[in-house]
Amino acid sequence: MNTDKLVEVVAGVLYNPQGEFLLSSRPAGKAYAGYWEFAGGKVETGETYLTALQREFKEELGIDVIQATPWLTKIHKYEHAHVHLHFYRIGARQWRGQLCAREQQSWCWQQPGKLTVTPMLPANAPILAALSIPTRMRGQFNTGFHTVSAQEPQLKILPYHSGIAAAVSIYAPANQLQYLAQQHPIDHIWAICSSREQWQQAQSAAAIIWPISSIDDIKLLLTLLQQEPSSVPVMVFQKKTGLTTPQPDWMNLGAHGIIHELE
Ligand SMILES: Nc1nc2c([nH]c(=O)n2[C@H]2C[C@H](O)[C@@H](COP(=O)(O)OP(=O)(O)OP(=O)(O)O)O2)c(=O)[nH]1
Repeated sequence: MNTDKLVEVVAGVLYNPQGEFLLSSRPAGKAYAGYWEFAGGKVETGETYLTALQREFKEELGIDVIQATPWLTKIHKYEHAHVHLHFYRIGARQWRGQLCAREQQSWCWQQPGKLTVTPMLPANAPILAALSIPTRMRGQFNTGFHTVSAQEPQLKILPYHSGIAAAVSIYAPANQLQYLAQQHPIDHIWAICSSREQWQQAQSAAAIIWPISSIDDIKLLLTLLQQEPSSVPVMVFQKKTGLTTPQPDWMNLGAHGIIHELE
């Protein structure tokens, strides 16, 4: 196989009503057989990402995916293939049917941040970490943000200051990322972005925070989500401004979650 050619792959993070997500094991005969992954596979000629996802879930697990939300993308080079992964989230109400393993694979429900199965496909480690980031947070820019709902992973993130404990998740402007990565673990740094350049710089951070205080912020974020889908979760920070423009449905457009500013 020519491993230089980029192969388009879709994978779905399928949820049940308890907020758990599905992992399946790769069947015998495939590369990385026995490793755990999100169900999915290669996009075939003429398919959209959604139709490919629907076909794969039907073939592998016998269920119907009604809708799916674009989430993260990632490029990864394996020995056997160079893949462009497109991860989608499929909410509990966005699929129907009875799960059954149609390819002699195993499957199991997992809770974010509490994996009980191993090994994972190598490209998936940051994707699994991203699932532990809550989708609703709130707080103030100067003091930090925290999870809103008891049903979601509990997380607090604080503005960076020197000497802050390495285990704390912090946020700082994207252009300080390189410097801060020498002081603090990169997988605990969230990057604040408001330009294309910063968006690109932030692709090695744990997450992006995109503050919205003007129509231009909305327009640019819409463009970036469409043209340069992120490989790290994007949190839309809705600032308390006089902005009267209705906000797009960010969660359906590729954002991971929303941060609401408190007075
Ligand atoms: N399905 C899936 N594939 C993933 C994930 N993460 C990841 O790196 N991959 C990689 C592994 C493979 O190299 C590639 C998917 O190709 P595949 O061989 O499983 O695709 P397929 O089901 O269409 O297989 P086939 O018909 O060619 O046998 O993407 C993931 O979470 N799910």
